[in-house]
Amino acid sequence: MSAVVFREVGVRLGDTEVLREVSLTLSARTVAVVGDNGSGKSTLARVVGGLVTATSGSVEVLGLDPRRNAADLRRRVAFVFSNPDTQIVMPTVAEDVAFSLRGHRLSRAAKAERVAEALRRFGIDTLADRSSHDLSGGQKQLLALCGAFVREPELVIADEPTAYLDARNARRIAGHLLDGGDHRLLLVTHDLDLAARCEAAVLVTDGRVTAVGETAPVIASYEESLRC
Ligand SMILES: Nc1ncnc2c1ncn2[C@@H]1O[C@H](COP(=O)(O)OP(=O)(O)OP(=O)(O)O)[C@@H](O)[C@H]1O
Repeated sequence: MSAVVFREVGVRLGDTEVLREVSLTLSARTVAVVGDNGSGKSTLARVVGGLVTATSGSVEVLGLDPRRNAADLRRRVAFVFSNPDTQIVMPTVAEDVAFSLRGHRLSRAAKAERVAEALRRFGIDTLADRSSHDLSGGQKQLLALCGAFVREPELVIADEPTAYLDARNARRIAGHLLDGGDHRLLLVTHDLDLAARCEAAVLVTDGRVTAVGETAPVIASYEESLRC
């Protein structure tokens, strides 16, 4: 099954036609989305995640129509944004990760075990009782990632997840996203070295998809456009 299928998708937000006639099929496990500022990358990712509804055309994500199966999709897809503050809601680190499991049919003990395992995996178990809002930027991003992964999503959508991080944390978080499990990844990024580590890529230019497929030629096509 292809993770994402767009057929002639258009998105209008206010007076702006943000995406136009986007058709693509994404089957690779890890896919980078690249392109200039304002080209429509985040909007494309948000359509995949069901946060923005297509104005025209049809969308299929993990075999589901995001409009009709929004709740189902929310259970199977997780978002990671560049600003982790938008995702942190609970007072302590452990509580915040546990909050991500609300609605999951697990016993209290199973939830506690899942949270503890996720905290260890992301290297923030020693911060479990700390105030989540007092963490450093990198620690907050690890917490946001931990909250996304604890739900064991099939698809992770990450929008500039390493934008504000130092080199060490950026590498660590990229490692979790790219190699940290059998989830699929849709990664919006301006970091072309990071994009190059994905199996496939999508180039968005002024609301249209102008290249899609194997990563190297898509990035080469983007770099070529930068020389113009
Ligand atoms: N809610 C909205 N209402 C109106 N226009 C919007 C809205 N959200 C985004 N846009 C416009 O859509 C266009 C694409 O925005 P989007 O955030 O998808 O681009 P992007 O490629 O992710 O950009 P960047 O790399 O700068 O983050 C921009 O012109 C933006 O101003």
